[in-house]
Amino acid sequence: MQESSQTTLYEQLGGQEAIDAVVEEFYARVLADEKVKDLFKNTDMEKQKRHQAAFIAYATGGPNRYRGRTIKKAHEGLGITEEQFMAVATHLSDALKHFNVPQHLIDRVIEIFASLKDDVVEQ
Ligand code: HEM
Repeated sequence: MQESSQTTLYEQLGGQEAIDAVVEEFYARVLADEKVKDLFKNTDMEKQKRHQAAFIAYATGGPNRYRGRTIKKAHEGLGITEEQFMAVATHLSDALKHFNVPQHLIDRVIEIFASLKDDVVEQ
């Protein structure tokens, strides 16, 4: 089937259920990574997964159900470094690969992630 330009990235990823599964895998990888896991030590991870899944859905052209803080507010004061940002981007990319998402779609998700870097990185 030909990919229509009308189809959103959200739909091409497989919709909310597929995104929920990717987010689960993504945070398993993040929390296993010594470079970043301590940042989440006071975070309610169930809520975090819900918010991240809603944010990714919205950012990829799906329904706007995200009710969390702005990306800038959510990361303020965490002192996230460029290196930590890159590590987390790699975990997201690997989580998408884990579910056999085609590389051209992974590239588009990572582009969106990278476009928000200035709101996340503080050092
Ligand atoms: C563009 C990239 C990123 C996006 C889109 C993103 C998205 C989000 C979202 C939606 C939340 C929830 C906000 C809320 O519940 O109000 C959040 C919280 C959080 N993010 Fe990110 N994030 C990104 C990068 C990162 C990176 C690179 C790290 C760590 C190295 C990180 C660490 C955290 C932490 C620790 C929280 C929880 C803060 C708390 O418990 O109050 N994020 N992020």
